[in-house]
Amino acid sequence: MSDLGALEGVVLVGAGNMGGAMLSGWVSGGVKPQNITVIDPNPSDRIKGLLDSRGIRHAVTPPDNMKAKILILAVKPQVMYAVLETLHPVIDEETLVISVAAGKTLSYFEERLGALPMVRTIPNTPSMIGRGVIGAFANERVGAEDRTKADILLSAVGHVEWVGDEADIDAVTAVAGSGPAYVFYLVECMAEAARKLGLDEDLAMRLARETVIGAGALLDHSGEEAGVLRKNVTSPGGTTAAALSHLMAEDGLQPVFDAALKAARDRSRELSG
Ligand SMILES: NC(=O)C1=CN([C@@H]2O[C@H](COP(=O)(O)OP(=O)(O)OC[C@H]3O[C@@H](n4cnc5c(N)ncnc54)[C@H](O)[C@@H]3O)[C@@H](O)[C@H]2O)C=CC1
Ligand SMILES: O=C(O)[C@@H]1CCC=N1
Repeated sequence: MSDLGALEGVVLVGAGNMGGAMLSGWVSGGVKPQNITVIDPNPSDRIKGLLDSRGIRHAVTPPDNMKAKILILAVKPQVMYAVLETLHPVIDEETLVISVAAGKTLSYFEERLGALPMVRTIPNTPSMIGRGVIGAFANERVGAEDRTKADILLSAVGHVEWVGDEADIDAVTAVAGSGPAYVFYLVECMAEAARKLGLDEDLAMRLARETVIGAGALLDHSGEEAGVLRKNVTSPGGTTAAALSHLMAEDGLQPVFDAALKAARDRSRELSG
């Protein structure tokens, strides 16, 4: 068991932003179309096109003529309860369950689906382009083979970090799951500040956007620590130092991020019920 092409009986429940991103990664990574079933009553046109063009089986509700070897749960936490009620026809005691739902704990799933091998994960939207960051925690019923299968599926859409304590998944959600939104908001803030300095709105947005893209690419390609790259920009007594004197002040960005990530972590905990 070493590649996506060897996986069978993969059932994806919910092919929206996250499930759809994972599906795209699996299909382009070589999962055989006949080995995937997608359950979603209302897939987007993009997903419908993918299902049709690849000949992937699509069901509106769980079919009663098959068992999932690997069941991926990618519906909103708010509808998870109702969805789980319908899944008994497609699971047996060997089904490996993988949840991508924010907040929902493994004990929540065990209470509703039984004592199965289960993996709780939290991906992020760069999974759509194979650059996701995915935190994962496995329960004690997940053996080496199931863990490898989960790792193969998750690695197809990004960088996987397995954690040894399920509670850490709430913090992983706060930094990585929600994290892309903070970066996109940073672009919006930089553009707005540039507009206030008198730049044309579109120009301000292009400058902010391309700066964040370029900085991310440099972080990726250089392999340097973020702090080193920051210092490389910061000439003593120069313009960057003037800006960082605000961002790095005692009441600068760090306390804002501390509060923001704590709020996300706490909300993840609340969603578990
Ligand atoms: N969007 C994000 O950045 C992230 C989302 N997640 C988690 O992924 C899960 C899905 O979120 P999104 O993809 O953003 O939501 P979404 O709304 O884009 O997708 C949900 C999909 O579930 C489908 N669905 C609704 N009821 C269904 C049912 N009864 N059976 C099967 N499918 C059903 C919908 O038609 C839709 O395609 C959530 O639990 C969320 O916490 C996790 C990490 C990041
Ligand atoms: O906002 C949310 O709840 C989901 C989970 C992480 C990113 N989006």
